[in-house]
Amino acid sequence: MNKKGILQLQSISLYFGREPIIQGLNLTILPGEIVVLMGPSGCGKSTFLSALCGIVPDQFQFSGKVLLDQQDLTCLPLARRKIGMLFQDDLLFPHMSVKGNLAFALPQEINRRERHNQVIALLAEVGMEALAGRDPATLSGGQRARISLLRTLLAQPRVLLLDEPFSKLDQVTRSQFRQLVWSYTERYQLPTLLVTHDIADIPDHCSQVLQLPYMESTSC
Ligand SMILES: Nc1ncnc2c1ncn2[C@@H]1O[C@H](COP(=O)(O)OP(=O)(O)OP(=O)(O)O)[C@@H](O)[C@H]1O
Repeated sequence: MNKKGILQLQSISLYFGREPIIQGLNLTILPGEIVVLMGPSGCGKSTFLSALCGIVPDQFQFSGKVLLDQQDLTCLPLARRKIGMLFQDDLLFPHMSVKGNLAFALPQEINRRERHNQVIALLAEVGMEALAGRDPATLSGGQRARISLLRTLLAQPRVLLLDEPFSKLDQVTRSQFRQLVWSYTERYQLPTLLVTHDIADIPDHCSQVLQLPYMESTSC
């Protein structure tokens, strides 16, 4: 589905005004490798993930390079970075069916029949093909999370950034969904950065846990 990739963060710094959130971070994430980012609420974890996508809110300053297989992504717009993101809220389009949501992620040049085939095949893999015509609002939290993951994967990302994607799920669903996410990061060899507050989210094969400090100027 996607090419293998090595993600390199070089001399990354992120400031909120004058306050450092991250200073001079150098990090390499190999294909299929998972690095976890933790830290107190409000310390800048989500902002850091956004900044890696090129979205830096006002009042924040970002510097450094984001490289994928030696290619500098920093100067590319979000759509060309091939970064897949999952959030705690699934962000499915409410006006589209499950199938419509998934097909939307596929490249424009793929014809209608092929779109259908790819979407149904992926749904079948997770035993959800019967839900293709459903309105996302009628799905359970776990089903929505899985559809959201599949939509992210259909866009053929080469990097995965996960911003607390398990946090709103109940314990059983959460555990199953974690396994599904790690099976895909392994299969597609995606370098992955996971933000979480819960050490139970950290997979056994996680290579590194980074801890961000408390940010003084925020009211967290
Ligand atoms: N666009 C913005 N403009 C100004 N301040 C912002 C903006 N976005 C976030 N902040 C502030 O920056 C700080 C970092 O926010 P961020 O969401 O990155 O933290 P976080 O570590 O992901 O928090 P949580 O663990 O609660 O999700 C917060 O205090 C937040 O209020």
